[in-house]
Amino acid sequence: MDSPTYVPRWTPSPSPPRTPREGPVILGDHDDIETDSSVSEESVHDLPFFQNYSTHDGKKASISSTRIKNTSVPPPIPFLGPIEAPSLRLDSSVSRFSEAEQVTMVVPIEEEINHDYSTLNLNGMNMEMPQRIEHKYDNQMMASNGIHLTWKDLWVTVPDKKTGGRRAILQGLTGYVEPGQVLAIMGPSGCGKSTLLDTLAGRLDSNTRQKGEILINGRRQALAFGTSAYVTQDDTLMTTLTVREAVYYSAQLQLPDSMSKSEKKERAESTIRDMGLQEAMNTRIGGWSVKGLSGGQKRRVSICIELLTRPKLLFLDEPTSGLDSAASYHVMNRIIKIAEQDRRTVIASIHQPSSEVFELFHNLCLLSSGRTIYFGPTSAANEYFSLNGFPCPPMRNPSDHFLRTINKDFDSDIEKGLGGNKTAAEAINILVKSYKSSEISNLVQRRVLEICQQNGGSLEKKGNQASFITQCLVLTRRSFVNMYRDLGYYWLRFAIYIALCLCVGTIYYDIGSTYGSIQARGSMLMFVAAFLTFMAIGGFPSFVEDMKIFTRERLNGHYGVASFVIGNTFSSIPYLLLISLAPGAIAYYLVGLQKGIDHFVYFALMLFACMMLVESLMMIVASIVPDFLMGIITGAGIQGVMMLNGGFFRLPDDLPKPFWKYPMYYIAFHKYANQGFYKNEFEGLTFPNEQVGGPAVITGDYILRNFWQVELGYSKWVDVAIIFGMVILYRVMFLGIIKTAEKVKPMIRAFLARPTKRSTHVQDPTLDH
Ligand SMILES: Nc1ncnc2c1ncn2[C@@H]1O[C@H](COP(=O)(O)OP(=O)(O)OP(=O)(O)O)[C@@H](O)[C@H]1O
Repeated sequence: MDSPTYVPRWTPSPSPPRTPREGPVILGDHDDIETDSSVSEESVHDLPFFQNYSTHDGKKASISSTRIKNTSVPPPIPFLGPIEAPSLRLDSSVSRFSEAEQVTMVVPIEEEINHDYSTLNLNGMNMEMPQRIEHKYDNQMMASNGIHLTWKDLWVTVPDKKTGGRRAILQGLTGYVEPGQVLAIMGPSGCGKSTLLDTLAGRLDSNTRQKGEILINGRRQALAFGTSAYVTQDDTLMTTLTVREAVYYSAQLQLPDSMSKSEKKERAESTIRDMGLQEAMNTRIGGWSVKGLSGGQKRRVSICIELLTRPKLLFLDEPTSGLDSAASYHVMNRIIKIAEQDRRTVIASIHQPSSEVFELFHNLCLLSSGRTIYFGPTSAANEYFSLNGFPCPPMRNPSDHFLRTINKDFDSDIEKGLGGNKTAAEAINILVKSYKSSEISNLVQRRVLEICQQNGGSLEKKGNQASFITQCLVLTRRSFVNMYRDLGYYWLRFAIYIALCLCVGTIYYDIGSTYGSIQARGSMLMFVAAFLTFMAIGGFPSFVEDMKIFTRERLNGHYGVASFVIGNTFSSIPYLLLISLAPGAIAYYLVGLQKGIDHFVYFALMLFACMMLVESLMMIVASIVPDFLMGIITGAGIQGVMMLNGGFFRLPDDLPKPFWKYPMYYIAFHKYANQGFYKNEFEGLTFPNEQVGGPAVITGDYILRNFWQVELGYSKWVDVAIIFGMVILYRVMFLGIIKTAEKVKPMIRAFLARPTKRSTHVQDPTLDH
């Protein structure tokens, strides 16, 4: 049975003969299609739905038929959803199914020859279908809540320093992606692939402005925080964990409590195997200090983590970068299988797919300088280029050909000649114009409109996650392991604390109780309260790495901010206790501070509280200044100010009012640290008085009141309690800042993107209008 060849109306010239590789023809304008008079106008209008399913007019071996017993209205599009490409494609004769009572499916020679058939009832139509498809359609019907994502006339602009105006990086893009489909975004480097992904995922930078309509199931709905998963270009992973640990911890965080531990383990391991990482299961991911996985392996770990829950909407930014062609094929094949089986919606930007990988995608969005060169079925892109005068040379990978044709970055260096005597800039103009006036562009617009009119379900957050308690426990455990293995987090600091405390201990060795020891004790305690706690800043770079992982996981909805804060707080406690006890004991006992274990316990507890406080302060800094160098400078500056007006370098009564005394003196944690340490040390001691005319001995209380101007109206325990209170306050502030930023950022973006009366699009000057 030969399938008719359609020459779509948008075709500027008759279709040239095609090689078997070039594959199918798009079902073109439905006006060209013969229809039975009994078919309603409405049903004919449904035909453009079929544009994705096309004739495989290469070698045909077996033809399997599917009989429609009740011919009335053509089935809706989900029913004709993607059929495990490339195994089955609907023949173009499907366009006449309503008159012919027969839909023909063309099966390439190498696949799907023998099938069992069974009857399936869909929308009132009984169809005989191969078992495999029946299963797929059952899934489709059950998972009716798939995600249709549409975007219409999408513009994104950024400030242009040269002109002082704004530069468009996406220019009027329109497109869609449907459940069970994988859309590939391709184009030369810098054409706007990541920007398009970020825009669709609601993750644009704050300096960008966006115009146009992005709808999910025909509704305006916000993406992010658990409604979709996004694998970014950078692999932000916990470098100290092995592949197995990283994926398993993530499984414990994301999968519901109702799943048993062994099921979660099995899910994690099978996903690792799916990504071909079984050999590297026990290898640490590694980072700048320790070599671990290769770049391509890290890429696959990132994908693994996001595939664990089989998200309804998955964005992949260059999932195959760093992978060899075989690994790229297997990774993409797996992703496409998941999309098809579970009706997931996947959008992937991709750089240089091999022809095998390229053929896996259902649709292609080809961009150049933020403009659409082509949007439509992958299988028809080759023909589109041929028809516009840029045929793919034999034996060349079509995707290579497309990218070479439209890459104008090297126009001055390379020979002309891909499309006759045209430069890439000229080729781009031809293709952009041709696409705009093509029938395929009309079909895309119509499909977008149809999806929007369907007004499907609203987007739900990933339900069924691990409970809050489980997330806190898992995050505490994961963070504890990370802190243990990351030398920079605490161990390096521990070593330096030991060295510093030995220095303090030897400089102030056996301080005694002379009159001169009053000043020495005060200085030594001030050093502990100020500098030893200041050193807690040393863990900031590691914390910034944690924050990056948190941001990624948070945006993908793995857990909440509160779980992160709790996990980070509890995991750090053992290390901070160790650092305050061991080096603290060295300094305390070498110097010979007040005897009695209770005094030492207070000393270590205050040191511990101050270190926690500095870490909490640095968390706030990290939430505002995510760059670690700027963060360290900011944190050091804040602490420097606090140290200065903490009541040692300038006594409290001498601090200038109002600013330095009120409120700064009371905000600086050094005030409470100093006063707590002083009370702990001086209360109960007496010193010989060397001042002329005074009593023979002076008491600790006298020194506290008159030398150090300490407030004695409350006990030393209140000072330490205030510091613990500040720790809680700072951590709650961190939580509040993150939550507020999450709420306010989209509002600001929406405000900036609001339509104004005089809003005009920024045109690309390179485009020949
Ligand atoms: N927030 C921003 N501010 C300024 N310019 C931006 C911003 N985001 C993107 N751009 C610019 O927009 C253009 C497109 O960037 P984008 O990262 O989307 O390209 P891409 O196609 O993903 O590139 P690659 O394949 O190299 O990753 C680039 O020139 C980039 O510098």
